[in-house]
Amino acid sequence: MNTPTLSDLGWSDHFARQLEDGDTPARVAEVHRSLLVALTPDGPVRLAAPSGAGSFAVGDWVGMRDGAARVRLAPKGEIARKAAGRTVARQLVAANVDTLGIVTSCNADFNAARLERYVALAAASDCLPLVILTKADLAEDPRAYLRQAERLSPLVTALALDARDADEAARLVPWCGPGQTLALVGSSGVGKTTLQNALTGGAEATAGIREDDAKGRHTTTYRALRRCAAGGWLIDTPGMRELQLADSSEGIDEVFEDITDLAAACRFSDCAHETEPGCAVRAALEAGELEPERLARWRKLEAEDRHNSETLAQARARHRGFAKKIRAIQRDSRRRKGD
Ligand SMILES: Nc1nc2c(ncn2[C@@H]2O[C@H](COP(=O)(O)OP(=O)(O)OP(=O)(O)O)[C@@H](O)[C@H]2O)c(=O)[nH]1
Ligand SMILES: [Zn+2]
Repeated sequence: MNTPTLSDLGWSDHFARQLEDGDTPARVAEVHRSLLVALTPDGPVRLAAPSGAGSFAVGDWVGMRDGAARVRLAPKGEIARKAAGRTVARQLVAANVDTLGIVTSCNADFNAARLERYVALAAASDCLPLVILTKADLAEDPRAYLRQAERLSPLVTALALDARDADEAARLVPWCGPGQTLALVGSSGVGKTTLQNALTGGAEATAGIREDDAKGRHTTTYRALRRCAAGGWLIDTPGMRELQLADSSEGIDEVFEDITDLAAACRFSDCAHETEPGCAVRAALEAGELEPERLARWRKLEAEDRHNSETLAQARARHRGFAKKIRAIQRDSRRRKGD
């Protein structure tokens, strides 16, 4: 495929406004420990990252100068996850993703609660949520799944298809044409790889560079930001594959707008929608205007999000408390053994 222009790469006024004189724009295709690989209309470049490669994400636009990523241009949106491990840190997964393709299959994998989570994540990340229902060929009535998916939120567009059929996978082309960036999320085995191969023609684009290739061994693929046959871009990174809900309270409000609107009409602003008088949420439940399952899913997501969004300080305090408890138990058991 020919070398992409800036606009093929997704460049827009939003970024042009931020670019300083003397800087040249480049789009980050790979983030390594100490360097970035970025795409430009003149081909791929390796960039030093003086501020640390970890502050950039695949999909970012940077202003480069003298072989370095001098500045990260504020993205149109970014996807972050709660980093695994002891600290509750926010880890960048990708930036400037236009569409989050939420892949699930028309069978046992279909789960309204999980879809809502991903739709909330898309909303919090400023991505369009596109629900892709695979294995339509195996379902008796794929339209029933489509309807269920579309009912989740007015933000959702949904498609049902057989991912193995190239013509059907081509229905995703409107979301991965020139300048567009798509990322796929979903459980293992739902067909993400099958779809990605269909969209990229299986042949991963042009020449990339690996960090351990400093001695001149060049690889020939970008795994992280791949060119689609339709001209757009597909983000595929381990972080994207392990994505979970983090910091999405904003997104949850959007997906559950019906409930947050109701809650705003409750008599008490801190209404827990349990036994309080003048509760608009319970009134809607009783009037059959709100599904109890939907309310339950909202409660669960809210609780989970609160938990995931706890501050670093809170997390540390909790760990300190926990460590103290463990030490006390250990002391206790040693003392008992000593008896
Ligand atoms: N019948 C049918 N099979 C499909 C469809 N999509 C994927 N498959 C099959 O399902 C299996 C898993 O597909 P993958 O594309 O590897 O799934 P994945 O989501 O990439 O899975 P991970 O790599 O584990 O994350 C493969 O055997 C595919 O051929 C579909 O629409 N219909
Ligand atoms: Zn209430």
